[in-house]
Formats: sequence, C-alpha cells, structure tokens
Amino acid sequence: VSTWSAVPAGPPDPILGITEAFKADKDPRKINLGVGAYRDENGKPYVLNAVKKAEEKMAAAQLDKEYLGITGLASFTQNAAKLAYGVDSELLKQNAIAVTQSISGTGALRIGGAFIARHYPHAKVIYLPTPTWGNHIPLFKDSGLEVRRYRYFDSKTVGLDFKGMKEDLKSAPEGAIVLLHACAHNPTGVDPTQEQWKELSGLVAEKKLFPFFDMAYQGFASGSTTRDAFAVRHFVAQGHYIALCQSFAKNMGLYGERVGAFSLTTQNEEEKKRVESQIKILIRPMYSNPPLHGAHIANTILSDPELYQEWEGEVKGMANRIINMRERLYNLLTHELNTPGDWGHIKSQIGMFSFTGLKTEQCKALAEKAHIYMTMDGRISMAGLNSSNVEYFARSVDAAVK
Ligand SMILES: Cc1ncc(COP(=O)(O)O)c(CN[C@@H](CCC(=O)O)C(=O)O)c1O
Repeated sequence: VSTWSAVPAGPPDPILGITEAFKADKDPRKINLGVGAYRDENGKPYVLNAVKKAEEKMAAAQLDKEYLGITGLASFTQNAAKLAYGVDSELLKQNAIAVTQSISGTGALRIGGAFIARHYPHAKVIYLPTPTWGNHIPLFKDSGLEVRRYRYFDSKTVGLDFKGMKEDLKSAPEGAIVLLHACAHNPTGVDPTQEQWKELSGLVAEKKLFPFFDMAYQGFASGSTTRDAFAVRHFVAQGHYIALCQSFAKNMGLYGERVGAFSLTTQNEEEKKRVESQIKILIRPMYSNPPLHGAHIANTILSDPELYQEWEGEVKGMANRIINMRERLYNLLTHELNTPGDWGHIKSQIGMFSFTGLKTEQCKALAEKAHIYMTMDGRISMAGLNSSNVEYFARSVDAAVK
C-alpha cells in the first residue's frame, strides 16, 4: 500500500479552476470572465507602463539579490502604509503601525489569521460577509479561527442588505473580528456608501468588534486611491485599532509577482515594536522572508513622484475601461436585446466584478454552449469584456435567460 493511497482527489478551485477549463476549451469564441485579472481592450493581460519604467530604473540600479528582512523591503512597507493610511496619517508619524510585506493579498490575510489565532485576546471568531471571496473561508479556517457569516448582499435589490448586516454584527459576541472589504466587494461589486461606513464604524465601536480590512483593489474601484481608502481611514480616524491586508496584484498589475502588505495599528511606537517582533517570529518559520522583485517594482513606483502620477493615471484608466464596459453591457441587454430582468446593477456595481444574478445552471450552460466562463455564483470579471466580445456575451446571456 502506498504512503498516499488514502489521499482523496479534491475539487478544482471555484475561481482558479475556471481558468483551467477556459484554457482547455478550443472554441475561438471562448471568453474568460472567471479570474479577477485585468485585460485590456484587446483581451490581453496588461503590464502597466509605470511598471515597465520602474523595472528599467531597477535594471540601471543593478540591485543585488540579497535576502530581505523577515518583514520585507522597509521602504516598500512604509510606502504601502502611506498609500493606505494617507501621507499625513498621525499613526504613521507616531510610528505606531506595525507593517510587514506579504505574499500578495492572500499572504497578508494568512499572516493576519495566524497572528490573531496566536495573540488575539478575545473570542477567535471571524465574521465574513455572505457572499465573500471564496478563499477567505478555508484561509481563516486553516488559520485556526472559527468562521461565522454576516448578511451582506440582498438578491432582491441586488444591493447591500445593510439592515441584515447591522443586525448580524449587533448580535456578534463582544470582541468578535469582522472582515470588511474596504472597496470593490468581491464578488458582488456592492460597497457601503460613505454614510453607511460611518454608521458601521459606530456599530463596531459600540459592540467592541475588531475590524479586519481586506483592501485588494485600492484605486481600482473608483479610480482614486484616496477615495477607495475612505473606510480604512475613517475607521482609524474614529479611533479603531484595525488589521489591514493590501494587495498590489490588481492596481499595479503585479499578479504573479505576489506583492502585498499586512499591517496592524497600535497605540504607540513601543507597542508597534512588540507587535512587529511577534509578526517576525510568526513569519520566520512560515517562509522566512518575502520575494524581492515585485516589492522593488511597487516601491519604485510609490517613491518616485513622476512614476506615482503615471501609475495613478493608469489605475484610473483601468477603472474607467471597466466602467465603460458596464455601460456598454447594460445598454445591450436593456435597449438592444430587451433581455428579461432588471440589469441596473451592472452599472451601479463597482470594481472588477459584476454579480449578474445568473443562476448556476445558466452559468454552466453559458460555459458548455457559448464557451463563456464565469464562476458558478454568476460573478463575471468585467475586465474580460471588450468591444469585440461584449455583444456576443450579451446575446449569449439573452439566450440563457429567455
Ligand atoms: C477580496 C480579495 N482579497 C484578496 C485577494 C487575493 O489576491 P492576491 O492575488 O493574493 O493579492 C483577492 C483576489 N481575488 C481574485 C483573483 C484570483 C483569486 O486569487 O481568486 C478573484 O477573486 O478572482 C480578492 O478578490
């Protein structure tokens, strides 16, 4: 009997498995609307000019390949924190934010989950929105936390179930952790308004909950890195201690470079040093220290005013192309095809995704018959659409729902 004969075959990943199915499809009409990765107007992955220029600067600087420290490239983590908390953040000035480089957003979430499992002084229960990014659930379970859910999406209004969200958070035990998508909620594309964030901040304070922000799309939602950081900066300004996970996969197009950061706000520099020392003790036996290249790219952009400006322009450009595709798709479904259903949510939703409301069997039929690939919850990555395929997509949806 082999050592591994008891190992069962596991299911493909609900998101990354879609790309595998797409790649196996040979039909020329195929469209991949699964993975949340930006594609340009020609359907191609997009390497930002700011990234190309940063790499030219790096090549000229002839950087070495020495190990980074356990918490990564210090100038990168400082600049990542400035991007999230604001250049004039009081906490940054007091050096009271413990921050480490991470293996992109997923790595930041995992460090956060592990740190909480080891050091959090209250009930190690984390509330995730329903629905949420699928990987959140196994990620926090594998970190050793108890996962619970809070209502977030109202399928009737195809909008935020704010009443349900508040009720569920109000009934959470004191000290529970609540995961909040800082902007561009995945998969629904539905975000609280700034007024609703203010109300949530009050509720979280009143219930003494711990806000754990996942900000994987800063700049990508509205095109403004400042606007997209509203919730994070408001909660900090209101005195909350927060955890924050940042990803530079989407807003800098650094997907495979795996660039991210994890931070915890603390009460002062002395506490920040204690917390950071424990983050190091946790990371060292996990992967010791993070990869160099992507962090240098991100840091070169964040620390060079010209490149920073060019990058912000490109993020805005990506966000605008997606917003434009939302308009095009909405107009096709309503004015051209008169497709049954109310499609207003396609325009009102924000960020990379649109939660179409298509049922699983319709998603399956679109894959099998029309060679259009999306996750089985009806989520589509809007960036997969462009002028040459949006009409084919709309007609296929029209056929699927009629
Ligand atoms: C809310 C959220 N947090 C974290 C991540 C992790 O991204 P990193 O690449 O680790 O920085 C994603 C990526 N979700 C996308 C990308 C594909 C995936 O990893 O699932 C998606 O949902 O399609 C995300 O949507």
